[in-house]
Amino acid sequence: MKLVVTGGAGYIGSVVTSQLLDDGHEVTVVDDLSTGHRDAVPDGAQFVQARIHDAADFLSPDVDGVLHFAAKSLVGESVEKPELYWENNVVGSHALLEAVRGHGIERFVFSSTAACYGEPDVSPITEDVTPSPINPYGHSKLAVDMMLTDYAKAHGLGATSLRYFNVGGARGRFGERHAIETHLIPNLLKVPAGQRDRAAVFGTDYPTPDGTAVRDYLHVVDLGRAHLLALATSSPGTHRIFNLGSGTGYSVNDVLAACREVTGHELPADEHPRRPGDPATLVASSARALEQLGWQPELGLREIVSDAWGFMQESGR
Ligand SMILES: NC(=O)c1ccc[n+]([C@@H]2O[C@H](COP(=O)([O-])OP(=O)(O)OC[C@H]3O[C@@H](n4cnc5c(N)ncnc54)[C@H](O)[C@@H]3O)[C@@H](O)[C@H]2O)c1
Ligand SMILES: O=c1ccn([C@@H]2O[C@H](COP(=O)(O)OP(=O)(O)O[C@H]3O[C@H](CO)[C@@H](O)[C@H](O)[C@H]3O)[C@@H](O)[C@H]2O)c(=O)[nH]1
Repeated sequence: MKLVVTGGAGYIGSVVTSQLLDDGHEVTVVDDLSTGHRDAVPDGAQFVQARIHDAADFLSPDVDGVLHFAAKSLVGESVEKPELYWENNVVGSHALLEAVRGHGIERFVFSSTAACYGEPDVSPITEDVTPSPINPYGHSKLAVDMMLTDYAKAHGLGATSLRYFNVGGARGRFGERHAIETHLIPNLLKVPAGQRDRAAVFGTDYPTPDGTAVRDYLHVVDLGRAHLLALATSSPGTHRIFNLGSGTGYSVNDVLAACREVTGHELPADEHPRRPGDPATLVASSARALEQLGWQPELGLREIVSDAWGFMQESGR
């Protein structure tokens, strides 16, 4: 297929672009490089530096599908500057969708998020749990999900929202390189990499088995496979929503232990208060993805940490 990947110079978009190219697709990456890197765009992909807001300029009727990763995705920043999240994630996605509609492009895969669910009191979380985001980032992603439902119904778009839980790991030279890094695994690995002295554990008084927050970690390569399946099975006039996770929760202390084991570093860590807005536990049920896409993760926490560590060592970042 001839595909456009927005945000393909970022972490997840660059990995998925490399998988799409390996699968024989023709890919154009569109990215404004606001948080991405030109050298992260895989060889073999065309590159257009543009904002999604200008989609009318870069989309054409011969495009078979759009994979939409481009977004601002820092929860704390979204609380301080909600206007940025509505303008970039919602207004930008609307412009993109209008160009998709105008050209009659049939397939659309969107990076949604577990943040749409807020702090649900059920675990694991199925897609039937009522979304209730607790920050502007989650609001902006849920708004686009709702837009997709409406466009699919009214205009025949074949849309899929993939609600990722916690993504980690790398695929060879494609990995996580955020200038502002908030994610647990790369931050822990900065200690053995010599970029910081001690790790930070945010919150030790959660109602979880060891008091630290529990999350569902998913390898970016498994996540990428779900995108290829979503694209292949897309159906006009339908908006599907899938939670993507492993169904297994790991605490911050579990992840710390895995990082110590993989790197052989003692990895000293300090206990800090909870990070504002962090739920205690977020674990996905991906039963729907298994049933409808035939998807399930193949790689576990150990591979996630060791591939992230391999990427950090090789790239020197
Ligand atoms: N990393 C995670 O754990 C996680 C979890 C759930 C959902 N997501 C979603 O997955 C997607 C990718 O996340 P990531 O971690 O790779 O982030 P990233 O910041 O590495 O990548 C996002 C890319 O989009 C580009 N971009 C942003 N706004 C743009 C615009 N208006 N026009 C063109 N390009 C623009 C950036 O330059 C960047 O290259 C995001 O939509 C994010 O919300 C990520
Ligand atoms: O140095 C650190 C960094 C994080 N944490 C904690 O580790 C857990 C996981 O944090 P992080 O890796 O930042 O992921 P989340 O806050 O769970 O958010 C990610 O996962 C969500 C889905 O679960 C997505 O919606 C978000 O986009 C994505 O950033 C949280 O309890 C954090 O407080 C630490 O203890 N120390």
